[in-house]
Amino acid sequence: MSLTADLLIHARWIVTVETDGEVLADHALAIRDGKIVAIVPPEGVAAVSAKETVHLPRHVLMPGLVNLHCHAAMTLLRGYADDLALMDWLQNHIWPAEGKHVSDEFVYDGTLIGMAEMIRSGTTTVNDMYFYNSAVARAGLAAGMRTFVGCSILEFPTNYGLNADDYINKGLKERDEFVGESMVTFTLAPHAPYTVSDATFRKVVTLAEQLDLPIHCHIHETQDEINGSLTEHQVRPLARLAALGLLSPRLVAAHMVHLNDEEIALAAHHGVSVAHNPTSNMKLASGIAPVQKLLAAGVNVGIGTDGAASNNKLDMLADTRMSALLAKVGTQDPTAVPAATALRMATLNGARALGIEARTGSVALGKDADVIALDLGALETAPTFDPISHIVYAAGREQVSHVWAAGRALLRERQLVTLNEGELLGKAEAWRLKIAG
Ligand SMILES: CSC[C@H]1O[C@@H](n2cnc3c(O)ncnc32)[C@H](O)[C@@H]1O
Ligand SMILES: [Zn+2]
Repeated sequence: MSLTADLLIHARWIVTVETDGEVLADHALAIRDGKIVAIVPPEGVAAVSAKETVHLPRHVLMPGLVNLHCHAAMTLLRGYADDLALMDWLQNHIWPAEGKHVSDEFVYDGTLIGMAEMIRSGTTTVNDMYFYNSAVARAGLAAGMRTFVGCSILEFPTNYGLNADDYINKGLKERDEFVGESMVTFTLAPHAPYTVSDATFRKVVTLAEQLDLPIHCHIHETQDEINGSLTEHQVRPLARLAALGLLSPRLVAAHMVHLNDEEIALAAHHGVSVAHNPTSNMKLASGIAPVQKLLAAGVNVGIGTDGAASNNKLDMLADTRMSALLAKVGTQDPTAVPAATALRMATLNGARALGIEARTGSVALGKDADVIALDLGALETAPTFDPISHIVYAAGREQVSHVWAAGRALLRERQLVTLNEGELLGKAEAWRLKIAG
């Protein structure tokens, strides 16, 4: 039987992430109208006629990575304030700098730079949270990434908003500009339990239900956050949020570092997804999240980079590796978070957290073609016994050769297709001059 396709990608290996450990040798992926229409065994390729054919003889083809927690525009503050704890970093360095510099232009330029870095490290979906939401959405459309635009909500004023109602109103108005854009989804992003009131959290829950929106919030990031909540509210943050109705399958809880067994059970009971940010949590010395226990309890855990001001990379391959390693050292159990689990966290679990697992997150018939290729022919990944082991433990972002999102090429032979590297370098330098004064 013959098949027509827009694009046929032949790969040495395809890692589907449909079932842990599944590796298809010498298969090809047929893509039509941005979707995967066939996964073709070697004996079937002669029957496929494609407008474009790509041969990847040393490569592994796999689902695009899902960055489940990011502030892409903060690339412009990369290396601005290092080696500090979260609240010192935020209150004494980052928030003052954001107060001086954040604008629509800052967010657009910074997000584009962040997206270029993410594309070059194999990320096709980003769950972002920042200010000037339409600038984030425009950057997502220009880059071609699947973009979740978190409308930040805080009680205090910033350059973008005056108070919680103002952030919400502006966010929803900006959302209207992008109705019908299949690659852009708006979410509600109350910043954290220590910056958002009970009344605002209640409003967020009501709006999210009315408009069917995901919610994205920093939760239980540090021990200080929990101590502060006990003083102010006489209850730990997660219990407060549970009482306010925030815990549900629409919630992506970023960090979740400090959790007791009761809180893990509570998250599982409500179907909350967790965005694990191992590098940011290590760099800010926030702690080690109990990922192994969360997974064992049935919680859906994905992986995020957080912003480049606390990571300092937007490299999902690095954070996937770190997720596996940190789980082992945290539990003193080498079997904790094996490679296939880490890979699932970075792909399918991220998609599930965002409610798009039917569209992306694995290589499967009918899904959107969000796929990436890594060249495993390099010395650094030779020999290859198991491509999944190399993806997680040995390969680096420099081995990401090709990226497609919804079948559109974003990276070819490591060259950006949708974005101009030279232009972005110029923008980064102009912002450095401005920020450094
Ligand atoms: C309202 S989202 C943007 C807001 O969050 C700040 N931020 C960046 N990283 C973190 C983090 O790890 N925990 C808490 N807040 C963070 C960022 O600087 C923006 O002000
Ligand atoms: Zn964050």
